[in-house]
Amino acid sequence: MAKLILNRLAKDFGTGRPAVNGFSLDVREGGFLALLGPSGCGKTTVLRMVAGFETPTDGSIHLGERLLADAAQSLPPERRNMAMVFQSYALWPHMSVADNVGYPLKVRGIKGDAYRRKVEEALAAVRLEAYADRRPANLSGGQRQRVALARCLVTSPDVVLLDEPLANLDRHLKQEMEETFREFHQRSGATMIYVTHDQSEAMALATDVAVMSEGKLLQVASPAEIYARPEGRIVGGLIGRGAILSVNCSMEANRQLTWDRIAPLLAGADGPPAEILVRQEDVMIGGEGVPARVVSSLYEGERYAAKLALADSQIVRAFSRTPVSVGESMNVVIRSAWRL
Ligand SMILES: Nc1ncnc2c1ncn2[C@@H]1O[C@H](COP(=O)(O)OP(=O)(O)OP(=O)(O)O)[C@@H](O)[C@H]1O
Repeated sequence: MAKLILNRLAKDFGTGRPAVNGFSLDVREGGFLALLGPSGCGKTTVLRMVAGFETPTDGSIHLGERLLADAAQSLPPERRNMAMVFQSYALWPHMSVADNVGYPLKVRGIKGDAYRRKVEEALAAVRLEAYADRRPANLSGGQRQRVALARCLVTSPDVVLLDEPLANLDRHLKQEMEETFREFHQRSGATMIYVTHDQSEAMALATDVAVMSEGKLLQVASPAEIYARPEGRIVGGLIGRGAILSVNCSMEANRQLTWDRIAPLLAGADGPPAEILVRQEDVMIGGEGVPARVVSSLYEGERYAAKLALADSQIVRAFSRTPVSVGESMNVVIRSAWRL
């Protein structure tokens, strides 16, 4: 196995604006990369170029030393030793679960004992041994997704590409499948690229999160790093449930601000215009803070999630253990913020 290197990758469908542009990224061997971004930003196009379903109009894709594609040449998908799992699962309805899983082996001419052993192993990896003879129609959504994963595992791919594989599942099943994906990643040792627009899914699963917008890569970092130190408004707005406040703030080196720095900003300090990201968990209700008014309050079971308007009408979010009601006035302290 080897590192997957995307170098200044571009794809222009001739629509006036390139779908992907100057996209450079190294995906470390055995890593689990989540590719996150708003709808239409080019995530699927990147994945399809890696898989070999699209040819780049510029740049290159290497797996280790091996050139997979550039503008002049492109290795066909079946010669890349990759597997792609789609949102739709794409299972054959007329085949049993075992036959679906074994299909990629048949295509490669693997038969007999080797075939049976690999299918059994792949089914065991997703805990579906007991369902080998069923048809996909007689399975739940989560089980179908596991068949698609087993089919992907059966050929021992170097790289597994997943395009919003959990988008059709309910919240409970999503959590269960996230666990299955983690196990799958550990067991297979494959490098995985996981496209999603759901930041909490990306944070829960990935070893690295790459955020893209309008065809470009904005930032790539570990989930903890990108949460703590997002670069710019788009990444800050996408990761975590924060609020972005416009203030005037001097551009000092330290971008992590504490209340003693934040309070003067809210009072209208001098300085160039800036934006600060305020996380929900850093907004404390009560104390010697600034006045705020509750504009919405949602009971989440273990706590209330409130939206609060500051004196200048800018909105922050906060959690409260005790009930808060719309229209209520209170003081808030923002104990920490990040200058974007
Ligand atoms: N075959 C195509 N021909 C022309 N334009 C295309 C083609 N495929 C994608 N695009 C355009 O390229 C841009 C990126 O599309 P892409 O599907 O990669 O986005 P995405 O980030 O995966 O979106 P989503 O989250 O909605 O699936 C979009 O503007 C889309 O309309």
